[in-house]
Amino acid sequence: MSIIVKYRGVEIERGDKNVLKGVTFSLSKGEFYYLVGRVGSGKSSLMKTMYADVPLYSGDCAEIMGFDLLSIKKSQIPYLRRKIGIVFQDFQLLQDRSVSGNLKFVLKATGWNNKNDIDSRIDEVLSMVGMANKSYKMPHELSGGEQQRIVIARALLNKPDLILADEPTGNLDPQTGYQIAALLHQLSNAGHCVVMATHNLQLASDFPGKLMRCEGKQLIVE
Ligand SMILES: Nc1ncnc2c1ncn2[C@@H]1O[C@H](COP(=O)(O)OP(=O)(O)OP(=O)(O)O)[C@@H](O)[C@H]1O
Repeated sequence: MSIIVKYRGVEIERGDKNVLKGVTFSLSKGEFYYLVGRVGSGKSSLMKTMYADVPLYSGDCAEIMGFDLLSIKKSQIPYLRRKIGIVFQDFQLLQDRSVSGNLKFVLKATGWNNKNDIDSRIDEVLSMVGMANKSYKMPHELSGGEQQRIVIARALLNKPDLILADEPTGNLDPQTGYQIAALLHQLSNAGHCVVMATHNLQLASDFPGKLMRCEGKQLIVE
């Protein structure tokens, strides 16, 4: 199994506050990880370190897909982020354009310029999330669960090895949340590494995965 993220003895700080100490874990392709812990325990902060939104200053090792987070340069950060699909709980679709407009926007921003390639990649990701016939819809015409599927489709555009989902079911009713968790779990079966922060521990009994818990400023890996 190939390891794509490796942290050893990493300190995670927000401002001058130490959020997590001695963080040690690794993540592998094709695995599904739950990230749990109380409100404010550091789940989002940990995820943000992985895409260099929260910088890391000290630790023995913090490597992610060929990048060293302890010494990454600003100019490298966009290239790291292209390898990571990010899904938040608030959907953050651009409201002024259609589903395909939202997806096209990301592809163009990440260097795609052949119209046929763009159109076929959009068709591919929309069918992966069960939304093949919704490309012309405006975000406000979609339900919360459908919008979250589009956000997942957007996260998949550049075929990321790693998908980080921060409470992706937080704003959804239980049944829709369950379907979104099922979809993310399928993506791990298809070879992506998926990390999902959640307060819903019921999901962990429905979809197998490894548990990582933020507790008392430590990351406990079970
Ligand atoms: N931008 C920031 N500046 C300073 N401190 C912050 C910032 N963002 C978060 N924190 C602090 O860092 C700690 C960890 O917050 P974080 O958002 O990582 O927790 P969390 O486990 O994701 O919580 P939640 O379940 O609410 O999403 C909290 O004490 C929080 O107040």
